[in-house]
Amino acid sequence: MASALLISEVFPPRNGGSGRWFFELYGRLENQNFLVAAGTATGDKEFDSAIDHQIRIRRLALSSEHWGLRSLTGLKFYYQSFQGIRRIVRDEGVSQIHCGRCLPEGVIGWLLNKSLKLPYLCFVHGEDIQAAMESRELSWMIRRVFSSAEVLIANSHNTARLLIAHWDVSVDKVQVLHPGMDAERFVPAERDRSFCAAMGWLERTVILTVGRLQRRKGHDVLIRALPLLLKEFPSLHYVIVGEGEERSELERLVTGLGLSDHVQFLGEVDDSTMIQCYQQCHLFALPNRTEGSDIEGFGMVLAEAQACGKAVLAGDSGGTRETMLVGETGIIVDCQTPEALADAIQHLLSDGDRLEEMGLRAREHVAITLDWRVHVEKARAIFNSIGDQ
Ligand SMILES: Nc1nc2c(ncn2[C@@H]2O[C@H](COP(=O)(O)OP(=O)(O)O[C@H]3O[C@H](CO)[C@@H](O)[C@H](O)[C@@H]3O)[C@@H](O)[C@H]2O)c(=O)[nH]1
Repeated sequence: MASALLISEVFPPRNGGSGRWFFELYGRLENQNFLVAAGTATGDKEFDSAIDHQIRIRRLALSSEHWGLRSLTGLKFYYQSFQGIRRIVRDEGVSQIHCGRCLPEGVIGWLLNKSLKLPYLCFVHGEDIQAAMESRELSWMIRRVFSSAEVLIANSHNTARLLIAHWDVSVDKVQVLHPGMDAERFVPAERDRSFCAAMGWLERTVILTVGRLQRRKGHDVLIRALPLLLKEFPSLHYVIVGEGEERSELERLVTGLGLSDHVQFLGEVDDSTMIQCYQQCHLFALPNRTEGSDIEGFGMVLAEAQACGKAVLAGDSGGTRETMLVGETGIIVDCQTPEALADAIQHLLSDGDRLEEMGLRAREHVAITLDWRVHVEKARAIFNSIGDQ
């Protein structure tokens, strides 16, 4: 019988930081019994049947466009999700609930707590609480979630600071658990000429960004920085892995600036192609900036790139600086303007030796501090502290 139930709309095979985090972490917690109530995704049946560790997955229609309780859609969504998950709880003898986000999963946890007295913890990613600050209704709901949760797991010290400073959460309730990467899969590699030739990267200086195409990730700022860099680095090539709502806007920007030969959209790629991209690029950049209230909670892609032996550049917003040794394995840049970003890239690319040294140090740093295996014991202790696992 399962004793802990994780509720997460985002879960592989759907791409997204929180889903990968849970899949990698829970799959490594041996001798614990986890059931996951996950949102549906294309290819989920094949994915679920191929899983070879102890987590078991039940797929539910967990997505709603309206997370508030006031609309009919919102009410219907919470009612149906609550009923579906309550059935799982009863059938499987669940004794504690793990909520993948504050909304909507945290609210479902809170409802289960009120009706069945089940203890719950909630993961907090940073952008979720920032966005909710703009809505009185969502703020009200999140405050309920926080008040009855036994533990709030923050993905960075920055997220923990926001919880304590803006949401009046007591320090004792917050635990920081960084996401990470698999240092055995994300590894440095020699130059692979055939891969680079196939990608059209031979004789090119490649800057890579991996992540959903969202405003806060700042792809547009890097695209605007390219014309400032091309005089000095005419072979510069910006490669974008990932998909998202900003795709057509970014493509328009590239065409408008006449940069079609210098920007390559790869869309969503499988893990092995993505790892090759990390390995074969010259510099990894996540030029994130605060967009409205949207911040980058942590940035697992920065950990993955460093594991592949790359120096990283990240925007100065949210918890990205916690992924690196600032100045030694990566740099933090104010990415509000293309000029500042171009300046920082120019400095990094002009000193190949330093870039290489930073990459070596980056690999060493994340393998010691951010590998999933490092986080397992802390996660186990947190989970054990709230229930009777
Ligand atoms: N294979 C593949 N993987 C992808 C692709 N695009 C993104 N990913 C994977 O999706 C994950 C993205 O994670 P983050 O960089 O952390 O960003 P996020 O999706 O915005 O995640 C949110 O939650 C994380 C965990 O709390 C936070 O780290 C992050 O800042 C943000 O809040 C990474 O593991 C990355 O490898 C793709 O096209 N292909």
